[in-house]
This record gives sequence, structure tokens and C-alpha cells, in this order.
Amino acid sequence: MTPNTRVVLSSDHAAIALRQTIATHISGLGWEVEDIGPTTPESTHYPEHGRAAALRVASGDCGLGIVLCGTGQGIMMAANKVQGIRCGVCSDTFSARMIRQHNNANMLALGARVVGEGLAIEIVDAFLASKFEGGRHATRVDMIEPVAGD
Ligand SMILES: O=C(CO)[C@H](O)[C@H](O)COP(=O)(O)O
Repeated sequence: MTPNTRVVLSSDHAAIALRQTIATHISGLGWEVEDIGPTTPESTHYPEHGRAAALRVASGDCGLGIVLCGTGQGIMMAANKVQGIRCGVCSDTFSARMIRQHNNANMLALGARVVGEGLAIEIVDAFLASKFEGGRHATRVDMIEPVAGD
């Protein structure tokens, strides 16, 4: 099967410039980019943007997603509420590699108020270049299931 090389990007107002820089960068690497905004700097709500990007990945329309907000945390939480999404927030390249290799993450979250542009690009590169290793990690990823709280 041909891998889906389409990557969806979204952010809130805190990360527009970094998101656009990443879009240009990965497009230059040959990835097909779906940048779903926003493009204007008005204050907006990260849950909406996290969900919108996650739905594009969960539907199979995009193979991977990259979402950004001030810390990366809120938009990661929102993305992970969509069934089938495994999104990790990363501030280092080791974690970006591991969330693909061990956790089969299909989305990466970044904090534009946490990491600078150079590091963010390296994190994105590490994420996109890494592949799920399967094996014992597949068993564990399959165990990540929603459960009702008490
Ligand atoms: O990081 C975020 C969520 O995790 C948001 O980007 C942040 O909370 C937005 O803050 P503000 O409205 O003050 O710009």
C-alpha cells in the first residue's frame, strides 16, 4: 500500500508563524501539506483546531498531523480525544523519534512558546523520519483503550 504522505497542520493563535514555517519546511521535503489554519492572529480556541486536525487523520484523509498551541499541551489533549489518535507533545528530538517508533503516534504536538524555530524543525524532522517498530510495542499500543472513570 502506498503510504499516505499528506500531513495536516493546525494551531491556535499562539503558533501561527511557527506552523507556517513548519508547513513550508515539510513541503520542501516532499510531504503534501494540508494547512487548515487559522491564518489571522485573533485569539482562538485550541480544542477546535486540535479536533479538526485529528479528524483529518482519524478519517485517513491525512497520514499524520502536526498541531501547535502555546505549550502544545492543550491541543494535544484535544487531539487525543478523537478515536484512533495518538498524539504526543515533544520538546526534544529523542521523544519525537520514540513516539513514532514505540507509540505509533500519528500526531505530533508542539508548543510555540516552549521551543524555538530551529529546535521545532528538528523535532518535526525526527518525527517524520521515524517509523513504528511494531512487535512488543504493537501489543502495548493495542492496550491503549478508553475506559470509563469511577
Ligand atoms: O498553550 C495553549 C493551550 O495549551 C494556548 O495556546 C494558550 O493557553 C493560549 O493562551 P492565550 O489565550 O493567553 O494566548
